[in-house]
Amino acid sequence: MDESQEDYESSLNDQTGTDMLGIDFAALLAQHPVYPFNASSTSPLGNIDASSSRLRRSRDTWEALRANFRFPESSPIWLANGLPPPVGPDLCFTLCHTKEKLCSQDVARLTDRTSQANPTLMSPMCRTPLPLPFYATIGYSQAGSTFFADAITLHRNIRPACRKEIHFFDHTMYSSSQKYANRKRSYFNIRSYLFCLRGAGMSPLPSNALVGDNTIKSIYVDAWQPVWLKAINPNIKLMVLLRNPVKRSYSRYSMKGGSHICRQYLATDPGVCNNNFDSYVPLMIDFIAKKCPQLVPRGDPSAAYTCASGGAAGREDVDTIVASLYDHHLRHWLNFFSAENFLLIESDKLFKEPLQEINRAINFLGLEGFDAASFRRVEARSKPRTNSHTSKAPKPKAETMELLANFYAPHIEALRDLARTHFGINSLSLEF
Ligand SMILES: Nc1ncnc2c1ncn2[C@@H]1O[C@H](COP(=O)(O)OS(=O)(=O)O)[C@@H](OP(=O)(O)O)[C@H]1O
Repeated sequence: MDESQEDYESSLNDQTGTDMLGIDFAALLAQHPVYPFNASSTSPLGNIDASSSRLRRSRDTWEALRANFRFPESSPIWLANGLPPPVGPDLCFTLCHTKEKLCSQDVARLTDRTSQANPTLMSPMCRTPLPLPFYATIGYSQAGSTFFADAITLHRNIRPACRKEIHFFDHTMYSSSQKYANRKRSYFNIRSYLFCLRGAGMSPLPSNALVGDNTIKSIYVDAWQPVWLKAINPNIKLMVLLRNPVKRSYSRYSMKGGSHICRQYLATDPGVCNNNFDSYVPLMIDFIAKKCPQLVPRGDPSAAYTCASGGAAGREDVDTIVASLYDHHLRHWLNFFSAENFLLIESDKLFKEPLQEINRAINFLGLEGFDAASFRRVEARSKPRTNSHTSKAPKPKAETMELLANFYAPHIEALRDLARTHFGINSLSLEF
């Protein structure tokens, strides 16, 4: 366990009180044209009254949530694997219902954070300012995110968090798997999250240092991610790495060991999957067409969450084929943030022109970029390509890649339209 891990692990022991963070979700949602999600028959919101006594301050907020925002029952957020479903105030679980007792000045500080360039939450217990995320790299896994996170966190004004991906707001914190058992405990309150974000043990955070979160699944794991991030820092700078979806999906599949995905979700007969990408792709495309017909370009953006996460397309597919539907995800996030909050980076450009693209990201954060000499040192210290998942994987057939490319083609076109209209980008290539 490293020093910073110990810090936030031990921080769990001195928590008292059950105050709320005071985030005004009602106001947050009222500002945004949030479409109702496609909730299935019985909504978990039916359980609201059971926990109404705990609502108190957030009653109005909750009513607004109930009126305006319907959760997909299939969201991983409900699939709490052993934890009770997040009903009532627990809906705003990690965010509002921190175990830490916050004094009123803290709440004032937090709610006034829009005016602060580098917002912090002053913790009365640890007596240090805990920084809120200034930026988040929200997507995508298998798009060069390790190299990207390594490179930007080597900038002198950026403090790396305790780990690359914190996964505070996503379903992994609910996972029952051993791997996440400790994290589930560690990250269950916002203070431990902020501790992790702050990184570097107890060493003071320089006043000019920025912190950020590189949980690169955020954009696709569930529809609630932008709500949490918006609540915690409405000015947060969001960076999105976009790789050609065929390459990304193949890389993801190679990383996860696809036969398991195939057997579990597509076929009861393990032989059908034959342990390779070539058999997985046609089965999955067929499966998506049958089970998620609403996953069409320019369709309801919430479909990418409701279809993918709930078993229709299979949980693991969240990370493979459906996760590469960038157009759906971005349109969803644009309901919460304006285009100025985003920086889109093409992975292929990042791989070809790393200095230029990393500096674009650094400048986007308001910092001065690397010069060529210091960037050479960055490259030497970071780990480009070390996490290639495809280099040792069986090569897929050309027709498999073509099938996948055809599946993604209209989505890429929709993404190009979106890049043009919202971001003024006319040259999105996503080359294959
Ligand atoms: N600098 C550079 N140049 C070329 N290619 C690079 C570079 N950095 C990362 N990569 C490729 O990106 C893929 C890994 O992406 P991630 O780091 O996001 O993967 S992970 O989500 O952390 O597992 C992985 O792709 P595949 O090889 O297709 O699996 C890496 O090879």
